[in-house]
Amino acid sequence: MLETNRLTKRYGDFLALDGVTLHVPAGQCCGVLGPNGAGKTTMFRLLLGFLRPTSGVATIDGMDCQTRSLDVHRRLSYLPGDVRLFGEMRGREVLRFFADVHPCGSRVRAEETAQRLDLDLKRRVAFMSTGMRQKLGLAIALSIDAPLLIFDEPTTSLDPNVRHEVVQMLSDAHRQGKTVVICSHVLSEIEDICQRAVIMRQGRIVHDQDLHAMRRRHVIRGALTQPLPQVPHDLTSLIVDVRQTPESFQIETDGDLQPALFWLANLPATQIQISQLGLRAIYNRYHFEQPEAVLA
Ligand SMILES: Nc1ncnc2c1ncn2[C@@H]1O[C@H](COP(=O)(O)OP(=O)(O)OP(=O)(O)O)[C@@H](O)[C@H]1O
Repeated sequence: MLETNRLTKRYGDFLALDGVTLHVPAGQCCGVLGPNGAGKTTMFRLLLGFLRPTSGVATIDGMDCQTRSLDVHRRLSYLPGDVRLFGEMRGREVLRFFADVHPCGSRVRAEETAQRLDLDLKRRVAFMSTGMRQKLGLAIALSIDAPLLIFDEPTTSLDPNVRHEVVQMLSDAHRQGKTVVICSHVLSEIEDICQRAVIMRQGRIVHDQDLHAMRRRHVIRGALTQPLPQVPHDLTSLIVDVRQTPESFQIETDGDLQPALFWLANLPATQIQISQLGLRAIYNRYHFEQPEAVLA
């Protein structure tokens, strides 16, 4: 559905996107993560054809995002990170404008979505709060019945209840078979909605994580009364990392924990805690390390 091949964007001497190759198959929900300035929005703008790549190619449904941007736009719904709408218009007028302009738009759906987000459509955009403008952008983007959704930080400025509602609506869209690409700094949202998380840093993809596989990974921590024994041979593929100090240990596992439970229960340890590895731990590894070290 969505493909980039060595996609590169320079702003003058500055390399904002550095040879990104990404394939998001139809029906997948993919999160794009990364610190500020990592190149996420630049990649989205290249996919929309708003920017011209320095080199490389981006395609959606096999169509070049540069040369066939109009056809590409008909197949997607895009929520930009900075929603800018016509200040003089009332919410309802803005919704109707976009519903009429987009071939997959619908006035009824747009108003239903706005109602679900608890948005007052009588208010002029200029007098809306930041969160209200975000809701209006979401009502437009979520009501467009396109096969691909590209949402840049969809829950920025929203209160927790509306955030929850938006997460539900994006999950519903995915369940209906749409391809969803979301950029967010809220890791729990990516964990809740996505099947996959791509981590970007300094214009490059530094990690591509299958979230289903991540949910099978656990961290076991505890206090040691004696040094840890050797990991039994039959558990070496399950126990992927072991770290210990004289007082404590941390073990990382990848796979069904059941075969390791007997061994874990008999460790010379107290205060044993088992938790899922989680996206935060994975994200931190790539946020704090040098990209070269990460890729090595
Ligand atoms: N028009 C521009 N001219 C020069 N540099 C730019 C321009 N647009 C973006 N940049 C730079 O390119 C880099 C990537 O920006 P981008 O907006 O893609 O990051 P991002 O990952 O979306 O960040 P954030 O999470 O803060 O939204 C940043 O260093 C930014 O300053």
